[in-house]
Amino acid sequence: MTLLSLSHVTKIYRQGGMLGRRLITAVKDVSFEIGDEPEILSIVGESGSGKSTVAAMILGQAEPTEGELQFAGKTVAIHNRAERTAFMKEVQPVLQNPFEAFNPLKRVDRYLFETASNFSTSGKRPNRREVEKMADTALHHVGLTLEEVKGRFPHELSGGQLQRVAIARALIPEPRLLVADEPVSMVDASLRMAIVNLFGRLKNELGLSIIYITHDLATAYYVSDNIIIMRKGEIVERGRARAVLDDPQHAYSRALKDAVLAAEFGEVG
Ligand SMILES: Nc1ncnc2c1ncn2[C@@H]1O[C@H](COP(=O)(O)OP(=O)(O)OP(=O)(O)O)[C@@H](O)[C@H]1O
Repeated sequence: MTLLSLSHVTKIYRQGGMLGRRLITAVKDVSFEIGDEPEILSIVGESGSGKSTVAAMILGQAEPTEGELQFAGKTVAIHNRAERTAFMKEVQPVLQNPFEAFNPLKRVDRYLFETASNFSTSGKRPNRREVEKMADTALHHVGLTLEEVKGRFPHELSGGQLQRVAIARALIPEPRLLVADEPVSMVDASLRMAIVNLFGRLKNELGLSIIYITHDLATAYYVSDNIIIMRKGEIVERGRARAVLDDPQHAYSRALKDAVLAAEFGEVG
């Protein structure tokens, strides 16, 4: 069965509140699918191309103006708390900037324990020992242990560790899909590969699919199975990641790639 499908999805924002006159088409007639084989799909594009809006709709945080989103064969429609919890058991966000996402005055293990309490896989409210076990299992998947993070505040962990904790948190409900919107934009270049490598491992070991939203073509090339390139709300190119990035067909994709190469080799223009 198809895990996720977007068909002819459009999102129009009205700027200036309910009575605002300016309409912004953030996403225009976007269609794509993720099948039941686990895959990493990268969505790439410059700032304002509509990537975050696509992510928000997949996460059920924004409704399409037109078109339809389906998860596991059902239209995504969230009307109440119970529906939100049920949906988020399957589809989890990876928070973009762990330094902002985590309250500096709150111990990071609390986030894991809260998620574990809210999304117990047994259906019953788990006890303390079970909550700790769920947190520890999720942390193991990202190369950490509860021992290492227990009682620590965010500033007592490195950026890479904090990002791993954010990913571990998303794994606790045992979702089928992770939506990671710019998950490496705040970490050093040296750590980016480690994080995207982790995505590859999670896909293989847990059978998870991951939507990886980025403007970092290098990591997208490295980790993704498929890639979608967006510009001004529309998909301009798509396909197997290596094929698209080795030989981009659309002028915009070529320009994106050239910009990366120029930055990498210190060229001008
Ligand atoms: N809540 C909103 N209200 C009004 N306009 C919005 C809203 N969210 C996004 N937009 C507009 O929609 C367009 C697409 O924005 P979006 O954030 O989806 O792009 P993006 O590719 O994710 O960019 P970035 O990489 O900067 O996050 C932009 O023109 C943006 O200003």
